[in-house]
Amino acid sequence: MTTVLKAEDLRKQFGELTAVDNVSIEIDDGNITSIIGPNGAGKTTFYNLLTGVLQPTTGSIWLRSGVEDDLADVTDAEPHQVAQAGLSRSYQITNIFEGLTVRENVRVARISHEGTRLDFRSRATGDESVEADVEELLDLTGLTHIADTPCDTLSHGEKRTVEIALALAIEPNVFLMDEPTAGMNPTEVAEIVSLIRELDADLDTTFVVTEHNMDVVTDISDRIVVLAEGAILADGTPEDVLTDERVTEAYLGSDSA
Ligand SMILES: Nc1ncnc2c1ncn2[C@@H]1O[C@H](COP(=O)(O)OP(=O)(O)OP(=O)(O)O)[C@@H](O)[C@H]1O
Repeated sequence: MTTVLKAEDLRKQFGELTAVDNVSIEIDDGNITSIIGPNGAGKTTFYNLLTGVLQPTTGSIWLRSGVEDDLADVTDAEPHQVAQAGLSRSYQITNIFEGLTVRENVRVARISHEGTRLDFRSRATGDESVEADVEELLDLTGLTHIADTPCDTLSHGEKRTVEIALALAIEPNVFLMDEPTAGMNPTEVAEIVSLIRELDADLDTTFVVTEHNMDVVTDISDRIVVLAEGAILADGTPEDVLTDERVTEAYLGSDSA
């Protein structure tokens, strides 16, 4: 296995509060890793550090853009630079153009990525190649049947799936999924879980998931990392981590589900 994302002694201080407390972690390809923890554990702050939304107080972040690339230091990179370097994130807050159809949204995301590739890698691509990529993304995410539907008429679950397609449009080496099942009904949860499994099997992309629904976490994770009070409390297989008494205590001691 190869390390695709690495944090070294990562720390984020908000005044007196240490939201992320000297976290060191290596994420390997070929695994789905879930990062869980009770409310206020530091998950969102950790994601914001990894994606360049926040700057760490101390520590460093390293990212591998592709199989042939070395780990590169992205500690000081802006969010768009982190995305160009191969780290994509699906937000709980929607970033879809509501007035456009599903296909048009995917096309915009794809063209904007092609634009950055033209700028940064001088690789020319034609319209046909963009259209083929758009259809492939729609197919991969199971959105072809609603490709011509305006996004403002989609269900919540369908919109979350469009967000996944948009995040995949940049061909990420690592995909951070921010609570992929938040606000979904049980049918939508089952559908998104099977989509994540399929994408993991079909793509070289490595998936890292934060998720409050423990059934989903148990279902999809090869590895679970538990954050509590900003630090790593447990790290291992679902069997080991979810039977760890320290993990149960951390959850019981909070108001999280
Ligand atoms: N911008 C900020 N300024 C000050 N404190 C913050 C800021 N962002 C987060 N915090 C604090 O940092 C700690 C970690 O918050 P964070 O949102 O990262 O936790 P979380 O694990 O994502 O929680 P949840 O599961 O409830 O979303 C909390 O005590 C929170 O109040």
